[in-house]
Amino acid sequence: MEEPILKVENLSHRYSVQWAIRDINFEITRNGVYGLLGSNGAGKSTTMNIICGVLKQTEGNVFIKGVNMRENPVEAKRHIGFLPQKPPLHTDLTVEEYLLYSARLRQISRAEEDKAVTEALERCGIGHFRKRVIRNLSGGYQQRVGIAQAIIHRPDFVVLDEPTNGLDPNQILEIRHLIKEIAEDCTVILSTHILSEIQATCSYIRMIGQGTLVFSGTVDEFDNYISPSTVFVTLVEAPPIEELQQIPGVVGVEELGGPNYRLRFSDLPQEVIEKVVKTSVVKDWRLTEIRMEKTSLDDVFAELSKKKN
Ligand SMILES: Nc1ncnc2c1ncn2[C@@H]1O[C@H](COP(=O)(O)OP(=O)(O)OP(=O)(O)O)[C@@H](O)[C@H]1O
Repeated sequence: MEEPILKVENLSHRYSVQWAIRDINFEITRNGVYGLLGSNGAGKSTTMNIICGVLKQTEGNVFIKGVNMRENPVEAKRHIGFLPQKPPLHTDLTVEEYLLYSARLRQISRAEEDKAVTEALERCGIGHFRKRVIRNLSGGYQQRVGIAQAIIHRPDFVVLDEPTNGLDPNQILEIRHLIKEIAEDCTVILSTHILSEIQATCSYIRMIGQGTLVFSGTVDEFDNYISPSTVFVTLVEAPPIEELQQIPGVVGVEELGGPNYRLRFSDLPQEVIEKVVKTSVVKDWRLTEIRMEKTSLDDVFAELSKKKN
């Protein structure tokens, strides 16, 4: 079987006395964009810093393509590109000077460095700014420079800590687009506490709540984490509420104004829907709309944030 791109094993970290993360385990085996989700202070940056080898964990191990970060950090880091929450830019340098410096830090050979810089500039859409001093670029373009240094050595695995934080809505769209392009050739993991960011960019989610892993799955699985417990119905000739309450499986009825009602149920949603449809036909309630009401991502996030492993 192929080596996972990332394997996080029993990872725990304590700053002085307080544990920031406890016993986190997960693997990433295929390409795509992974969202590391969690509320402020949940432990995302701590996890990312350890994965990238810039913070030494108290317990546990991180393997990048099978290489143990603790035992062989230089080799493990060759596979990783990292954009920390605060981009490590030298703002007095031009974009080109800075990327050349990054290429040398990444031990790209002198013969290859110009090519690597040009490629990174092009992939991040900043070729026309190569002679610009970084300080004079907008926030969105500075972030692109930060991403360019993260991919200059063509890593298999790119880690971005809150990459759209502080950008305006247009810049956010551009950076999301860039992240998706980068993910065509490698695996990207990005941290965020913004759900729309996950929906717009990611295919998979790992969620940390209060320092522990509380969810690991696809965005669709996250979306369906809480099964729906209400249906919305429109009954043009609705009966008295008491009659609706007698439909088997219905445990509550809410009037929403006009012919609209919310039915709360306890049984399997599909079965209740069938019963509501059948009863409406038999009793001629003139059912014109019926749909399950999905729980919002915010509700799933709130539920998982409370979860303790
Ligand atoms: N250097 C530090 N010293 C002490 N405690 C820290 C340190 N860095 C982080 N912490 C604590 O560890 C916990 C996890 O912090 P971390 O920065 O990893 O969370 P986060 O999910 O990235 O949050 P945010 O979204 O706010 O960046 C928090 O309680 C935080 O206060």
